[in-house]
Amino acid sequence: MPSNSDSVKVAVRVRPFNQREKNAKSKCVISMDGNTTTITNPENGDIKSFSFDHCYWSHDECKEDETGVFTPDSETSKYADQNLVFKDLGQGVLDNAWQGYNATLFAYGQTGSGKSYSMTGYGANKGIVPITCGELFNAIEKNKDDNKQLRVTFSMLEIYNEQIRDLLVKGKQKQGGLKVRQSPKVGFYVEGLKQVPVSNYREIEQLMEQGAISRTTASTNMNATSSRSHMVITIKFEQVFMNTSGQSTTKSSEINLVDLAGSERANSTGATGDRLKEGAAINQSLSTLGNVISALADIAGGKKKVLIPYRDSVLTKLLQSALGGNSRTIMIAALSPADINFDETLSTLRYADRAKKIQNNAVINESPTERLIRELKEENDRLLEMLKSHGQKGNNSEELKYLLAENERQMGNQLSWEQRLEEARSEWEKTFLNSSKEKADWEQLPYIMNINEDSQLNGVIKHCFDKGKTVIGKENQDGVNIAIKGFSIQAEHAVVYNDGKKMYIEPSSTQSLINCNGARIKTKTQLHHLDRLKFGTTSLFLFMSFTSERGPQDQIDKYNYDYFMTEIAEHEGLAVELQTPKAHGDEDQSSTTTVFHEFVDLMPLITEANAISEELNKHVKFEAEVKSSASHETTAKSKDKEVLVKVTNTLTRKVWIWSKGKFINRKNIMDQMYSEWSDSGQAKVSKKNDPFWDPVEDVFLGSCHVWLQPVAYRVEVDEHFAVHNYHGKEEAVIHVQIVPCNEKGKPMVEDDILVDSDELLGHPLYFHVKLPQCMGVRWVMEDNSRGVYCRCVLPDEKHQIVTNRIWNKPHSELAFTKQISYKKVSAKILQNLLTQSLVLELWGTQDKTEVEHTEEHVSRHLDVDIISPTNGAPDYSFLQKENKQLKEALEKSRKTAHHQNGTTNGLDVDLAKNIQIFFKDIRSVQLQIQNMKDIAEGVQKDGKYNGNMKSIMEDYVTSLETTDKQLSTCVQALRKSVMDTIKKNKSK
Ligand SMILES: Nc1ncnc2c1ncn2[C@@H]1O[C@H](COP(=O)(O)OP(=O)(O)OP(=O)(O)O)[C@@H](O)[C@H]1O
Repeated sequence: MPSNSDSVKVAVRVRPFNQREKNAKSKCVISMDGNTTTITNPENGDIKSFSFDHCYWSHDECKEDETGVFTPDSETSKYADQNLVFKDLGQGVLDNAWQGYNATLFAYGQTGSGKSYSMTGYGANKGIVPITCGELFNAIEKNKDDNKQLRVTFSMLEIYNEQIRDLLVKGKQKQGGLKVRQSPKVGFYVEGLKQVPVSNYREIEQLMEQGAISRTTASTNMNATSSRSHMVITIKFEQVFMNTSGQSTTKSSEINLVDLAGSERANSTGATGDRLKEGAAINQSLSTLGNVISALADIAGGKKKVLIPYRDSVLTKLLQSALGGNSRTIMIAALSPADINFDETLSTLRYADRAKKIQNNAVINESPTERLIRELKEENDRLLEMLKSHGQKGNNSEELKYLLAENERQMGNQLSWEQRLEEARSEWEKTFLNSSKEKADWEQLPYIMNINEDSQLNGVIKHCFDKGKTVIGKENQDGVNIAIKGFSIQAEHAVVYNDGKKMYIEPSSTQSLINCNGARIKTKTQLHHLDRLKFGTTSLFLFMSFTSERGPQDQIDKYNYDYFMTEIAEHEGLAVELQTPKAHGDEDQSSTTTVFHEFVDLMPLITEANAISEELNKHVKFEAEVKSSASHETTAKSKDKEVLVKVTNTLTRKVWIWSKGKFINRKNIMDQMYSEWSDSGQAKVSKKNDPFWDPVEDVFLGSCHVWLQPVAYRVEVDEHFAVHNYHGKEEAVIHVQIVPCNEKGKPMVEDDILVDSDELLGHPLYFHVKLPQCMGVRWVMEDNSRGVYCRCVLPDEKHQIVTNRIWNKPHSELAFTKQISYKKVSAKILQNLLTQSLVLELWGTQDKTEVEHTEEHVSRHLDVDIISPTNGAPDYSFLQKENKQLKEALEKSRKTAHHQNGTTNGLDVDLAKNIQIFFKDIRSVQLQIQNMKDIAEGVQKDGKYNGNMKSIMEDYVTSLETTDKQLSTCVQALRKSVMDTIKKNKSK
């Protein structure tokens, strides 16, 4: 149902396939019929339909005319072009503005779905913003009248990481960004934002170009940031009418045009299990916008007492009047047509569906100018009074001062329009002259143009090469002709030679990272038209050669960010690795393509993370890896191929493996840290909140499959298996023996072998799993301070195997034996044996000495089940009980501490230490018991009993007695410690 005039109008628009989607032979999941948009789930064919005020089909049935404009390709074509979208949406905004209503238009959708295309447009295909601005001035021209003054001001800002940057300010921005303030008269506003008076469309165009340059230069350090930021353009349109008696009336309208950050950045799905999941405000503005829309939709649905969280983010403060307030608002939801984006697109449709329920209440902003000024004056008098009574200090008076200043500014606006326009014009001329000179240069000389993740910003920065030598390097360095921003740019990075006919580039030192068409270059290399260059780790440029070498129709657009990234990934051999079929079974091509693109998308983030790590001196290195065999999880549902991030501390050589979700989550926190650091020169975080830090953990090295079928026939397995890592490469070799035995552990003889496995049904089955040793462990060979252990869960999901940790030895004597007993073999158990395998996992350990004190670590250790030693050894199940009690005590103490002083850290550390020690002791006891047991077994096996053995057995008994004593002391000490902690908490 189309909505009534004051509810938010919602339009959806679906774009054509992009190159990547075409390559992947994507299917279109969107269809449109009138005001209905339908999406089909590519997996099960389920359909969902939504109705909106407008549904724009811009997917196909279009052609490009000679000027580059996309139009419908026939009379019957459904294609919605830019003009149609403007007529439906932009024209309404303009009409509203003339009537004195505020208007807001915002574009929502995942990265690359077509938000900027609709809002700003590309090249000849101008979007709503420029057409609307152009039409505004056309109408102003037609409405010129001596009794009317028409005033337009323009401002442009960007919100990134909850900081506001003024895009019309050149050079350095205010530290920490501009502040949002609230005044009773105007609501929320941005303090100190440049509001430029404009008198024609060309000026707006220039301002937008200027804004794009600021956006680009700010984001070259972090190439991908622009798609994570929101851009807000505000056009203030005022009509001042004079009447014959010299009095005037002002009708005003504020038009907000908002290009939102990619919607996929709002959620942190995938970060499950990351200890910092809660700490990461992933695009606070975007998620708050979602909450505000939901709250408003609830209110429209009749729900009472709903709190609308406008104050929770910068964006929603600025859009307060647009959402549920004094504004006529339109939302454009941009949709990707491709099946691979189904989930994101469906969530965009749901979002849009909610937004259309919002009711606004727009009023005409019109009042006598004198009254406006009078009101502002009265307000100022009041503020001054308040300021006097508050004194000059404190937060309150700060706030009052800001309000005073803003009111003064507004009064000034009313009075000196002509003067402001004049000032703005002279500033223009300066900028305009400069840029026209540059333009003349790059039309004749070879140059490089920047490439950004946001294709809107491509080519915003251009550097020309005069004849002779040009030095590329860091800003403010002597002798550098072209300064490039970005990570890992050397003071003098490269030299470009222009001999009038040919162009060459040469790295200035071995430190200079330069990539050309995906490959690193180390010597002087000739440049060709449309070569792709990467300087340092993040700065991308496309090379445009002499005019004579440029083709009349160079497809520059083709060389976008995606092209650069794919090319680099291909050069790193990833495509090849991914396309090699797996040893066992068929390869699902589409999942390979998905993984390849996931990898390509992750690469720039990895590069940025590395660069941030370097700048902040974190000594942490990130590498994307593809996990290529189903091995890690013993559950059947594990993905076939998966992108993971290997994290290495370059000082300690400790290694972590992060999931993609965890990495993206951490990267967001790193970005926030980095922007704080660039702002204030410091970024101090506690270890606990440090995105670069994690407690040392064990690392999965690889696995091997041991088929259990022989066991079902009581046949022994005795083999060496290769353990394969993520890449399918051999990590180690492990000796595995599975030996059927009797209840007492005595090995079976040949006669016990079964002809038919069914004979086992209903009978007991005993066997030993033995892991004598593990050889050639690469993990330990690389760094012999490390260790390994093996673990495995049997297919019955009850029995577990965990070996001892063997340190410092690439050839490790695991000496592990465990007896598995089934009292009665059921059909299910037999089926398991016949069809399943033991997935033996090899894990790397990294720290023998370091004791970590984090809460996570404590609880992780508390969760460890103590494996009860088998046969003959004393029963330590009481420890499990003790364990449980301790956990409860800890929980309790934590709660009290929270209650009392809001934090538990200091107190829990002591406790954590004790618990740590406690578990170390238990481990060592378990080890001793295991050793003794092995010896006893040996004795039993070869039946020899000599004097020597006697003393060993005696040792065994004494040792058990002492460990028993040790354990009870330990438990007592621990109990005391818990009690002390609780007491300490209480007394605080
Ligand atoms: N209606 C359309 N017709 C033709 N091409 C389109 C259309 N919409 C989008 N495109 C193309 O799709 C690509 C991505 O669009 P766009 O840059 O507008 O996405 P976006 O959502 O703004 O992405 P980002 O969040 O990175 O800014 C562009 O190359 C654009 O030219």
